[in-house]
Amino acid sequence: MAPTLAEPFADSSALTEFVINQGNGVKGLSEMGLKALPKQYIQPLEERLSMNKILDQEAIPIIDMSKWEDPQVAKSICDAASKWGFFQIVNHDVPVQVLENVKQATYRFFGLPAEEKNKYSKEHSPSNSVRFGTSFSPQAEKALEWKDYLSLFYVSDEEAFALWPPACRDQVLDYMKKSEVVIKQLLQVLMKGLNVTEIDQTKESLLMGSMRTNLNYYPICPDPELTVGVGRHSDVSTLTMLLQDEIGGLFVKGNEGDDDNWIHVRPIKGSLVINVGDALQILSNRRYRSVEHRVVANGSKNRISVPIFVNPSPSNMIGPLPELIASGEKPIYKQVLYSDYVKHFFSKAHDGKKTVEFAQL
Ligand SMILES: O=C(O)CCC(=O)C(=O)O
Ligand SMILES: [Fe+2]
Repeated sequence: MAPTLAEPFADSSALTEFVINQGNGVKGLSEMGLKALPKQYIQPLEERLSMNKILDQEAIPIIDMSKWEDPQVAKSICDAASKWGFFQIVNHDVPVQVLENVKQATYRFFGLPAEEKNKYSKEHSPSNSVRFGTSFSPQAEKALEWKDYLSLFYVSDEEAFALWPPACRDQVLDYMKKSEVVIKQLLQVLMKGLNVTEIDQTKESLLMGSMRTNLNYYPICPDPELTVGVGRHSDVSTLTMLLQDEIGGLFVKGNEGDDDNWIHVRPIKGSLVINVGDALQILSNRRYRSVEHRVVANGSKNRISVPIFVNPSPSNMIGPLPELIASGEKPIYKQVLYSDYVKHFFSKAHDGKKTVEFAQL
């Protein structure tokens, strides 16, 4: 029987078939004009963000990168990475046009017919470097998240030309390359803050040995209060550089003790959001902190975001940097293989900051 609006799916497997197997995603669900949220997306109460947990008056730091080498600016970057784990940068070296182009490319990709996008799904993609999907880890989640994504792992230009979707390939490559300059500036400053002044090849591999760019699409949701765009998590990266549009909806955990308070990351035109990931928390022996964040669903507007996850190489062992231990610090983390760490992250639903326990001594 054809889906109707009142009872669009006969059962759970019909929804899975439409959303996951046929590649319609939540965008397809949203565009059917559903009146109610399918039950698979209803999150337990404790995973939804209630208004009384939002700190309206707070904001994460905003840092002007035009004088990034100035000791004052460098200090504000290191302070933000230790205290907040999150900040926004303005006057950085990524041209506004490059950002606009990648946003357009994101809309172009998600605007393709489901059959086209589905060529890049887990079942059909010719390579693990390219993955179109929905939610976070649908096999591992009790409740699904209201998000579709395309994930692009960078191996080489040649591979990207051969495998990435032409609808967004060139714009993502350009965004990634232009961002690298800024990422290097930030990592240099952050390392100096740990008294690590030389970034040799080994260190460069640990800090930025691999990169993954995601295109995220959060379509209009029929019942946004009942679900999430992305559940509470910290990233597994060293640093994440995120481009968001003007819609808003990203919330970061406040830095006041263990309180369950959340701060909105207000969209600023031309800015990029930077956050510390678990890998940098581990490498810095928790001097820099990866902080929980989440995305709420929106009842009236589609939202996109484009994070670049700057990661160690999958084959790197990560643990507190030898320089920190040599200066007498007690290590908090053991050495773990980065690809094992990432596998652990994806083997479970989003669960706040629990992933880092994998490396705890
Ligand atoms: O869309 C956003 O603003 C954040 C997404 C996010 O946290 C992630 O992809 O890890
Ligand atoms: Fe994230």
